[in-house]
Amino acid sequence: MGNVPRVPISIEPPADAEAPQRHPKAPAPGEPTAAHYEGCRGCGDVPGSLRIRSWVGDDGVSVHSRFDVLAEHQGAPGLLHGGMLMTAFDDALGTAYTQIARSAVTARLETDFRRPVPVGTTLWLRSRVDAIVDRKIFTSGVAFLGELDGEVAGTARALFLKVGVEHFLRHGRPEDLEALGASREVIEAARAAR
Ligand SMILES: CCCCCCCC/C=C\CCCCCCCC(=O)SCCNC(=O)CCNC(=O)[C@H](O)C(C)(C)COP(=O)(O)OP(=O)(O)OC[C@H]1O[C@@H](n2cnc3c(N)ncnc32)[C@H](O)[C@@H]1OP(=O)(O)O
Repeated sequence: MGNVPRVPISIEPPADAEAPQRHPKAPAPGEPTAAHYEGCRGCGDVPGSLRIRSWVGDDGVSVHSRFDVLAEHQGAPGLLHGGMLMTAFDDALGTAYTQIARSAVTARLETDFRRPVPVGTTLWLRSRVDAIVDRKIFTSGVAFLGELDGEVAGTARALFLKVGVEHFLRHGRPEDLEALGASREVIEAARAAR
């Protein structure tokens, strides 16, 4: 195996993990969620984006999301590409955690593909944070065909790890930080640090 890393550990949250609390500044139930980044391929208004839209669920913690499956999302003829469904889950589960915590990145994402998803389908996803333990945010979600609580097309679990702004300063392109509203000083510092 050489230098290949070991397969990561399970993302099952511990049984005694703390229950997630809604962030006081998060949108109210039924309201659209705040976009996390306008350049995002999942929910941003950019070429190639899946243009996913999300709303806060009735409980104020979960999120439901809409993804209209178009011809440009095909893998097999007439059917949604599996990686596109994973992108949708990554975005929806990431949006769920932003109701509760600040920036975090996907460390692990597991998806089960239960039913084929034909082009022309509207997929509805329900996502939630199951537990937060220190930096770890455990999330899960379900994708339904046609309507919320319709036939299950797929299920997913993801582990997000909280990171600070320095993650994006260190690894991202400084110019992209402008889109996040970072100050000129922060952008120049990021540029100088590269
Ligand atoms: C002015 C700036 C403002 C910024 C504003 C922010 C806006 C954005 C906000 C919100 C977005 C919401 C929407 C998101 C939607 C899309 C999300 C994506 O697509 S994210 C891109 C894809 N993901 C990556 O690129 C990560 C790449 N990976 C990494 O950078 C690192 O691996 C990282 C940060 C995930 C972990 O590295 P470590 O060095 O910090 O932590 P270690 O020590 O490795 O792990 C800590 C613990 O986590 C476990 N762990 C780590 N990875 C694991 C894994 N894959 N599976 C299971 N456990 C894992 C480890 O075993 C360890 O556990 P033990 O503390 O020992 O219990």
